Amino acid sequence: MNNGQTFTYIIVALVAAFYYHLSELDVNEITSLMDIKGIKEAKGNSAEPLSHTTVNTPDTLGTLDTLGTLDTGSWLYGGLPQDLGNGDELIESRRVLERVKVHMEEMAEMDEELKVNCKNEHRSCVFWASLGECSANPSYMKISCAPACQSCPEIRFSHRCPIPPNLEETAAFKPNELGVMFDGIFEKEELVKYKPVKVWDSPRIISFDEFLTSEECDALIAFGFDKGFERSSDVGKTKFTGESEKIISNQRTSSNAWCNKTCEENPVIHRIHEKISEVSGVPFNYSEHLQILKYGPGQEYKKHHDFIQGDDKACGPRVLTVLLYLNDVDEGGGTSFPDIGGGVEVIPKRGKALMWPSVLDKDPTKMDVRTMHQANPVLKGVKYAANAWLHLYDFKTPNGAGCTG
Ligand SMILES: O=C(O)CCC(=O)C(=O)O
Ligand SMILES: [Fe+2]
Repeated sequence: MNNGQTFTYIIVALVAAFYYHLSELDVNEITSLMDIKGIKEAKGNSAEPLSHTTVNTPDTLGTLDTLGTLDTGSWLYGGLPQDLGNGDELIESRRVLERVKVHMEEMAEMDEELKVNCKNEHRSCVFWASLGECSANPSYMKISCAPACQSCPEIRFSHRCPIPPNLEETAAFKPNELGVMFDGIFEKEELVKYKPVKVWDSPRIISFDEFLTSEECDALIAFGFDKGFERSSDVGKTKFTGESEKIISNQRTSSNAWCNKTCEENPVIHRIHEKISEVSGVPFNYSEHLQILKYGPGQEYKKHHDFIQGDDKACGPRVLTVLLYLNDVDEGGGTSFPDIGGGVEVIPKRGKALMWPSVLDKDPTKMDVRTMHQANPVLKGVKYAANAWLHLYDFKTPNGAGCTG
């Protein structure tokens, strides 16, 4: 079909939908036809991991709920399709739509809260489902395309993500072990090479003045550019599904990129994770993906805390931050802890790492309010850094199942 024919098809379909009151199914069907090109482009993103701040979903500009309400603003999103796909794809999409319709009718009889929260958050959901994405990529699909995957009852966080039994036995730190770990750093001969320096005693803050090699710093910066730096967001409200909303604010004006699975599997990057485990004693699996940061002149992250509550999550709270400085900053860009002493500032230096706890030594499930901190504005030049956030329990396994928020 050429562009002209495609356009004619769409106009006819729209007119038909409006004037002949096509059934919900027909309207959806037209939408899925229109989506095919957009889907193929966005699909790559859908395999991305979900986490508090690593949510990287396909574009959600277009919203279609399967009860038939169509966000007309989404019709032209992505441009008009050039290629409406092959016959098999259409037949399978139609089959999925039949199943979705039945599922949503059943849902309407179930509890109201579930029904309201069960939505296809991307207009390509049905098409992805017809390609088998519900089983290939369940962590995204079963939540964000729940009607298409007929998984509405599974979206409730407590249902999807039960806390494993005996979780406490796997804690990275039992009460008082965090302090033991920090103090032990200065007693270990094998850690002298990282040049540990006590920045503060209580709460404990340590810098490792020679932690990363130049090769490791460069690899992280390069991965940042490779993945693409995007405007940073803060962690917002927790949704019904247990996912966290992303908030763009003036509080945090940097940009960042996530060092996800492909980046993490790179041997140079893997070595960085091994070093972090070596000094902290926290296994690799307990770490979020590294978040690579880029601050231009004037950019900053105002006073905040890295702690994320973890009572209802298999990964538990964030317990430690290891901040990696990847370059020397011309001016500004220090990390300050305004509530400690008269205020403590650490100056970025290429290869240096800074480690501090987000939780209390005596109870590593509770926030240590003293470690509020801020990234001061860069005054001259650019600042590159990376965050490693370590959790009390295994993060990678629940993250793979879309259970870390
Ligand atoms: O860039 C810095 O100095 C600190 C960054 C930070 O605190 C964060 O990203 O949570
Ligand atoms: Fe922070």
